[in-house]
Amino acid sequence: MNIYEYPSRGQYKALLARPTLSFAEIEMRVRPIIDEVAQKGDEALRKFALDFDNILLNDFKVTDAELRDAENQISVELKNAIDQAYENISVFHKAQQVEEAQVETMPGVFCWRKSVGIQKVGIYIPGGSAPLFSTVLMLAIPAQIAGCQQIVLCSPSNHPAIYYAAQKCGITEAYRIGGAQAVAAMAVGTETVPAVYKIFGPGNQYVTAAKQIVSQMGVAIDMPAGPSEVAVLADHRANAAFIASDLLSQAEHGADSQVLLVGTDKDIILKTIEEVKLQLAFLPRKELAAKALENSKAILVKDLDEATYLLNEYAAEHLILSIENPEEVAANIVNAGSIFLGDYTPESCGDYASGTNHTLPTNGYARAYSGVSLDSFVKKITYQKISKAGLEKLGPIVEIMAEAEQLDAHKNAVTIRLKNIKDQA
Ligand SMILES: NC(=O)c1ccc[n+]([C@@H]2O[C@H](COP(=O)([O-])OP(=O)(O)OC[C@H]3O[C@@H](n4cnc5c(N)ncnc54)[C@H](O)[C@@H]3O)[C@@H](O)[C@H]2O)c1
Ligand SMILES: N[C@H](CO)Cc1c[nH]c[nH+]1
Ligand SMILES: [Zn+2]
Repeated sequence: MNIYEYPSRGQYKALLARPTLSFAEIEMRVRPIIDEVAQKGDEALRKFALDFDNILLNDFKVTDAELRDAENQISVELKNAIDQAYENISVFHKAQQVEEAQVETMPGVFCWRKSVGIQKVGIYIPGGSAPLFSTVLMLAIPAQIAGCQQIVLCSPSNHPAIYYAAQKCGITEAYRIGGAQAVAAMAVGTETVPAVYKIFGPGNQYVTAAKQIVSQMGVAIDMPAGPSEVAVLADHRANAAFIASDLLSQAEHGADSQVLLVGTDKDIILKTIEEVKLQLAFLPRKELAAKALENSKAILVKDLDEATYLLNEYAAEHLILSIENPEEVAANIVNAGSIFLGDYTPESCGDYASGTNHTLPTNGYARAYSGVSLDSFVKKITYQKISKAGLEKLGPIVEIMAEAEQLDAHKNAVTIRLKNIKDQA
């Protein structure tokens, strides 16, 4: 992890670049996969499972028995932990349900809006290098609360904890397929996998690019949620061992992850880098984490204001504020997926069980996108009802506007009714 001391603002763009391939490079690899799934359906899914995941699949639909038996294949401790995480995530996402008021914009003109669950959703659960069953909770719980009728799960992993969580969250069907081909299958449908209206979920660069590509083909997506990243802001009093553990927690996701340490004090940066080396040696995924650390940076800045500027430029997926008064800096952060305040709020609590959603925008997309929430799984339909008296008030306004836009049929839809009201009087 290289140290950069007091870089100028002009250097930030290059300094804060992500290590991921460009979209154009990934697209070249992923588009042919999507095209082949669209043309050859299940046959292509079998071929890519063999090519990329080294599994020979006849049937990739997970059976009811596999889903049911999963509970018996995980430890009681893990089952209890998943159950508690389920509760916390449910509580947080249920609190996002809001009943909106019906308003009378003019006398007799009533307007209101209602959230309706998207009927068919697809959730992608990463499973290439680790079986991320926590992602099942993060996606299927809000889908369940939103009232989505069909929840299709795809994952290259058949870890029983994925299936236990799937059962618990009301998944309607699961398929053991991964990568861009799974995204393509849920977008276009195959003989076995149904097409859905919106695809959710994090994944590696192939999965993320596939979601972006299919979003141009008429299916909605949540957001680009690619290789994990974390930025930590530390001051002189921060705990170097804590910060190092946070940096490593995201570095271990994959070689293309990136972690950023921003410090207002050189000593804390040096100590943290030493701690990273110490802790890294004990990690089973040290090779992956070490590669991610090669893409990572430690940046010394003059004060918290400069740190805030830099962090808003970076727009981290996760931002940890390991500083004396984290609320003060948090108030000025406008670009981040999820913020963790204080020394005792490790990012991994948000990954698993505190309640917030871990499916978050990466690669700077936090500038414009939010992470997954209940809102992601609903559409908001607007309604209106106008009384005769209301139309008598509103109608003439619409007539004038329609005439000015030279759209006579629009005007007539009002005029014909106003005449009818007059005739009845
Ligand atoms: N942003 C978020 O919210 C978030 C949350 C969780 C995880 N993640 C990220 O998800 C990712 C999980 O990655 P993963 O790889 O372990 O699992 P994954 O399930 O995303 O991807 C595995 C699939 O990639 C495909 N693949 C592998 N090599 C390929 C190649 N050369 N060409 C085409 N396809 C190929 C395979 O089909 C395989 O099934 C990590 O980068 C992690 O950081 C992000
Ligand atoms: N940190 C990931 C989001 O970038 C989520 C996750 C799942 N399991 C562990 N971590
Ligand atoms: Zn994580």
